[in-house]
Amino acid sequence: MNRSALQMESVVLTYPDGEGRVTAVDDVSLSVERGRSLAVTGPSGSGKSSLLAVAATLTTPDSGQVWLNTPDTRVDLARVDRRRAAELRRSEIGIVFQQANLIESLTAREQLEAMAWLGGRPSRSARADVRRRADHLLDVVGLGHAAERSVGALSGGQRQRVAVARALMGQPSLLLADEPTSALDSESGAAVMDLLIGTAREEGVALMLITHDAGIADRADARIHLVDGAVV
Ligand SMILES: Nc1ncnc2c1ncn2[C@@H]1O[C@H](COP(=O)(O)OP(=O)(O)OP(=O)(O)O)[C@@H](O)[C@H]1O
Repeated sequence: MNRSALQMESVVLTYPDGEGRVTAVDDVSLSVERGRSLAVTGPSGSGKSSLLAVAATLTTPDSGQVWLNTPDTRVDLARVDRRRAAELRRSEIGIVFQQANLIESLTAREQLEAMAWLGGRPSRSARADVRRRADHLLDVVGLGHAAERSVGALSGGQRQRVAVARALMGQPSLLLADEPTSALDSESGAAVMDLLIGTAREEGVALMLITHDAGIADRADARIHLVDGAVV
């Protein structure tokens, strides 16, 4: 199996801009191996979120290849249809955004279990497995004691930890995080970052994370810096 879970080759993404087009991602190539982390830094408007959106199948690039290598398959994310993209986001690609976007009325455990229900109602034995995995991941993110608390009652840092656990529920090959700590104070932000990087290592997941904090980027295994959409 290819060790790189994500391989981008010569990716270009442009957006319409008045009469012309603006180049948001300019010929970017990168790869991230399982269990490793890649930090993407760069000033505001340098294309970080656009690059992540391509890897997340939320945007189709103009050109280039975006290979996702999973234990079962190798697929070019730049060429999947919407339905397959949605399937991959449920099973192979976990995403953590700036805000945790949790369902307030659910408990932390239910929040994770709900992920497994997106693919259809699981059987009774599958439900037991889902609960075990949810509880395992809540332990991993240090919230084992809070499994039955409603997420509305959790702090910002705790909510972001639930979001990390939720993104890992489908046992993804690739975990993408877009400034996941920007809404947190620096102490809980650093804790969530260490958690993301550590969990990716332990669970064998490839992690690509966006940050404009150089200190956080230093914690990742590798780093690229974007300026005007290009790696410099
Ligand atoms: N939907 C869009 N339509 C048109 N232009 C866009 C769109 N999204 C982003 N852009 C432009 O693409 C470029 C890259 O934007 P992007 O949001 O990817 O940068 P970023 O590095 O993530 O910025 P920030 O750190 O501020 O979030 C910018 O010039 C931006 O104005």
